[in-house]
Amino acid sequence: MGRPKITVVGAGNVGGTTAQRLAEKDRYDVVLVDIVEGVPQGKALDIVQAGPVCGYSSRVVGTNGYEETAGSAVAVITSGIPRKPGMSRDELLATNAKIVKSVVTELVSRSPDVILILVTNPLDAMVHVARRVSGLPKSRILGMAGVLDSARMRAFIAAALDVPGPDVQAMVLGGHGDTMVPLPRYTTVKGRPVSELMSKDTLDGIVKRTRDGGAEIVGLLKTGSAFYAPSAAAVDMVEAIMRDEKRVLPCAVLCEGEYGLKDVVVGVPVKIGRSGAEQIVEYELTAEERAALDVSANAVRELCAAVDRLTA
Ligand SMILES: NC(=O)C1=CN([C@@H]2O[C@H](COP(=O)(O)OP(=O)(O)OC[C@H]3O[C@@H](n4cnc5c(N)ncnc54)[C@H](O)[C@@H]3O)[C@@H](O)[C@H]2O)C=CC1
Ligand SMILES: O=C([O-])CC(=O)C(=O)O
Repeated sequence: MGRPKITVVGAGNVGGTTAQRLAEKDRYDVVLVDIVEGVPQGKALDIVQAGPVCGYSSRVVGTNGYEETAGSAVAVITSGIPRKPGMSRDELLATNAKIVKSVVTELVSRSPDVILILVTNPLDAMVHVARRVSGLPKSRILGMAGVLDSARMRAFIAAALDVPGPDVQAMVLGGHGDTMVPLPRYTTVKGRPVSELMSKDTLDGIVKRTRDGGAEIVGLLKTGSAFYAPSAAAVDMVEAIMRDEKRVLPCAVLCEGEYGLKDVVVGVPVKIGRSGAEQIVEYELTAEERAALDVSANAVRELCAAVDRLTA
């Protein structure tokens, strides 16, 4: 039996790097799909040729069609346009909704058991679109944002305290936008609450920088957005699924009453295993944290209503 197949759609910055990171795990066959002729094929060849040096023998195939994707266990969807400086993620809605709609239809028709991980922005609305067009159960449609936003918060805290990044644990909930909800109360360094280790002003600054983390990188790169940390976060989710890890990661999934939220896709802590989003874990929130999550969920609702009108 071959290795499990992971498809990555979009062979741009996030998709190409995701395929590379997956190949480096040496556990999967990777299919890289893009509409631009030659690009997925060229990147796949390049990744395979790094194998002898890096010590992996993963099969990586680049293609402009979907035949090779048949039987995928997981598909990571990164196809779509990124924002430029001065733009919000929400401005990508109309263009990327069309792309995600067609990509999801193609994928699911050939891989009925697939678990989808959406990366394309605006993230929460794209999970909503994928849900609507795929008909897959909610446990098999996840959005990647919280792992990335939490990683940014962890990296800022690690730098401020001069400790290793992996020692810092953080949880960022809510939509992947200006209303995201970093939770300092659930942020620890080797088990110690971060509030004991730094001043409130420093922590407030880190929360703000986390919220603006994507825009900070867009402002620096000027031609696109972040991709090293986003691809790492997407691969972390793939691994949690494929290795049936049961880790609790912040992911964008459909809430049906959890956290008092009804019928809205938003970032919440989710137990991830081989079936996908196996359980939404309900952290105890203060009234203020819950109110912030409500505001964020309402912002996502508005965007989803807009995308429903656009793609009706
Ligand atoms: N959820 C998150 O936290 C993050 C989301 N993103 C989002 O991910 C998306 C991709 O970002 P990048 O890789 O930097 O962009 P990019 O422009 O480097 O790559 C996008 C790729 O998608 C391809 N594509 C477009 N339409 C397609 C279709 N119909 N089928 C297959 N491929 C298609 C393009 O040809 C291009 O190669 C953007 O929407 C960006 O905003 C990026 C970083 C983090
Ligand atoms: O900022 C962007 O547009 C890309 C993204 O979602 C992120 O890096 O958080």
